[in-house]
Amino acid sequence: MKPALRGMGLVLVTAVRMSPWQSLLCLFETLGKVLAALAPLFIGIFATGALERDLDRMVVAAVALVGSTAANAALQAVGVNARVRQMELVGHTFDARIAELTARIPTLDHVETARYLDKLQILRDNENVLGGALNTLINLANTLAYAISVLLVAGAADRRLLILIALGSARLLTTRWSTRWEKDAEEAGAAPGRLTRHLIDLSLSPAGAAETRVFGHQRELRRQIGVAVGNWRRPSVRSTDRKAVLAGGHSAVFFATATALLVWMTQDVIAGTVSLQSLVVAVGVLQSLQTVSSSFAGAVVSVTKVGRNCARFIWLRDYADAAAAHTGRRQAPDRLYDGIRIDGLSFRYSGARRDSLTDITLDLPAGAVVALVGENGAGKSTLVKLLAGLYRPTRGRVLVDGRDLAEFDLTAWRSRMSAAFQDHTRFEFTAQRSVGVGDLAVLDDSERVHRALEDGAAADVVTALPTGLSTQLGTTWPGGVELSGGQWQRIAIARGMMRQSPLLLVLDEPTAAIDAATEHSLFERYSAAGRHARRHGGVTLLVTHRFSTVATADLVVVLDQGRVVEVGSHSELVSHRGKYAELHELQARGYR
Ligand SMILES: Nc1ncnc2c1ncn2[C@@H]1O[C@H](COP(=O)(O)OP(=O)(O)OP(=O)(O)O)[C@@H](O)[C@H]1O
Repeated sequence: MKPALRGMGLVLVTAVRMSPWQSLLCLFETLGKVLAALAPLFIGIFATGALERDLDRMVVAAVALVGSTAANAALQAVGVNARVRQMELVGHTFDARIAELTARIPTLDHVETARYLDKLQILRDNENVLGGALNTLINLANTLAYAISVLLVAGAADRRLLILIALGSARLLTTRWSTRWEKDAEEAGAAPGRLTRHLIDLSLSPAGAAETRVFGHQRELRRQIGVAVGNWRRPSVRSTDRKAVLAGGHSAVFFATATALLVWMTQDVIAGTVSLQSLVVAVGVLQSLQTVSSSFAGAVVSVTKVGRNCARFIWLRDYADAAAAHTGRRQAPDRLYDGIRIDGLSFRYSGARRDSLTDITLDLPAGAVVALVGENGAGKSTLVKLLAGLYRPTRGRVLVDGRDLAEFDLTAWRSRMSAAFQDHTRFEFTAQRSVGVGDLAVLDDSERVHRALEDGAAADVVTALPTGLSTQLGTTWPGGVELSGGQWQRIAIARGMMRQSPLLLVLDEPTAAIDAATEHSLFERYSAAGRHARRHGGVTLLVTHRFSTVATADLVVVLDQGRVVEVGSHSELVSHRGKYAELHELQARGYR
């Protein structure tokens, strides 16, 4: 089945599952539409009764007209209420599903590729369309019911009205163009839409706001936002203009034909070949026919749009499922015996011209504290993310005690590792929780959090806070306190220390925001903390671009332009007099 249909089916099933009764009540509106379509018929009967002075007929017609109008109003009220509630329910469900699916994808490749981001941008731009999918489907059902009823009434009044029906149907054929214009506009606006958000974020985020002011970039940023918004919205405005011209042209042809038909029917009434009732019904039905044709065309365009977004949702779901299925089922071991081996591994980012890592073969022995050093851009963070299973190797493997990481359930593997990433997150919670999220099972255990703060050399950060662990972090929250870049980083390191005995503990540039003078002692602290993991064969990986501070590590690995150039202990590498010795000496001299 086509993804659009599968998606729309999913919307309906979701609505019925969430509230079967409310879904049923939505159909009341459709019933009301059928009654509304009968109004011209009752008016025609009433007019003929008046002409023939037939009071009974007039009373029956008037009662039917008033009764059907009142019933329609009641049915509409119930139906619309149910529809709005269902729309919200279904809308929230799909919003939550999109967020959940995006988060479920176990690797990071997708968030760095333009094609994926553009599709996601369109989905986000159209979140309300997906939320309103049910609304659109109900509208289609209403329009369909109304159209059939109007057609029956019109056909019974005079066959010539079928010409107008044919004209109305011609409008449907033109929806193919409207749909194509809309789709093209959505796709053309996706990348500029993303750029607009990025520029707006830049101008609003505290870091971006500071830099734009220092460099006097505000005016230029405003100009760029203006251009980006123009590029984002222009395709959509152009598509709306074209659709309006098409609709206007159609209405002009429709009403010109209708006028000619009415003149023709009036002549027949005067000649006595057509009843007055038919003419009255025809006049009443004319407006309805025009409404039917335009709302039908609108409904078809909306349903197609919903279909496209449903198809995108299905694409995201299939993508997330395929990505989840791609991870293996093997559970992480309780402890490591041999360690982690990187075997002939190369990695190239999607769309990049060259590998970021080339043919890496390396042993990270169980229980060792390993320092991964290299200059900026050497490939350290990329290697760390490959070890965490956040990327898949382009070639080669990561072996955990001889088992390929690709065979592991990545969620299980990650539950046995811990990390403080270079691009860490500032969790603006209480200090307790900001550290505690490193191990959700003991999130609120202050003793554990204190220990993690000690291991991460961050206890003084919390001691200085007005209410210690219960202090809210982040000044954008009531009573919140702001931390410095280095303090945030130490909170992130403490978070990385929350899990006990991880099989792999990664501290990626843990001292980048900390002055070089204290870095050496901090590394010793982290190494000591990493040695807790030794009992379970856990590997501690300290990543840095500073060569002068890793002497305490059991093993030093030097990366250069994506390749391992040296491996050994600090003293071995110093006596080897290679790159490590050169840069270590150079940097150590700088800090003296
Ligand atoms: N998302 C990405 N897409 C494409 N290329 C990337 C991406 N991230 C990093 N790279 C490239 O991969 C190479 C290695 O980057 P990486 O971040 O791993 O280096 P690093 O050693 O951690 O550097 P630093 O010390 O500056 O953090 C660099 O050439 C970088 O330009």
